[in-house]
Amino acid sequence: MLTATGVVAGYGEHTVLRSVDLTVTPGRITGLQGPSGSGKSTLARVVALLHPRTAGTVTVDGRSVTGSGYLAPAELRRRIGMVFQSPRAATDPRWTLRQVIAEPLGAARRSATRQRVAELAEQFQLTDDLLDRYPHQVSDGQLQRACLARAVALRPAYLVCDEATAMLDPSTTATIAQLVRGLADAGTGVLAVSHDRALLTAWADHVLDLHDLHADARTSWES
Ligand SMILES: Nc1ncnc2c1ncn2[C@@H]1O[C@H](COP(=O)(O)OP(=O)(O)OP(=O)(O)O)[C@@H](O)[C@H]1O
Repeated sequence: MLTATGVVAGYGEHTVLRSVDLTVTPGRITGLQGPSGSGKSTLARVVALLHPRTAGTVTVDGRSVTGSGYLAPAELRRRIGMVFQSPRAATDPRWTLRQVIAEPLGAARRSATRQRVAELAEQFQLTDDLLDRYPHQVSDGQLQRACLARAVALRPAYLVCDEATAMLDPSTTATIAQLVRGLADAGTGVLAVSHDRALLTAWADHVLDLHDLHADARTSWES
């Protein structure tokens, strides 16, 4: 399991998460909703080990993580993939989709890398023709599929999707949701962040509200 316990985090003086608990379970899609600005992306980045916490713990399959970003142990960082809202902001415009997908795998010309890219291309429905194009030559949905392939290239145990379909039309959203469902069915633990309640209800196995994950909200239920 990927867990956050008593996580406090924010930006300088601005505390966004005030003692938050969250568990992401292998093989399930955990939906996370909440109003704009409530801290969903911040929590997503904390559990993906990309954003520092000022208190609390994050554990990956029972191992407590020290630090975040490059300070977190590499073997734990590799266990969590992340997909962001804007595939264009998340890719280098000078790289082909093939290079984008191969990036976590190391030298693109190695045969093991070529083989893994071919597997990922098939899994995420990216033809050879698409793999040789640059981001400006493909649609948002095709580029997001490449970002999804890159995020799971090293076979992470967990995947964090932060508003990964927010820029896509309904049919492309459905394709991405289905591909992520396939990953969950194969055992990946998924955290799906969205402000779209209807989407999360259809997509996730269960939906949590960020407000309810705060210790002060839990105390008010319990009292
Ligand atoms: N890099 C940053 N520096 C300073 N403040 C930030 C930064 N990123 C986010 N914030 C602030 O932290 C708070 C939570 O932002 P966050 O993006 O986590 O919320 P969110 O629930 O994901 O919002 P949205 O649904 O609009 O994406 C907001 O008040 C936001 O302005």
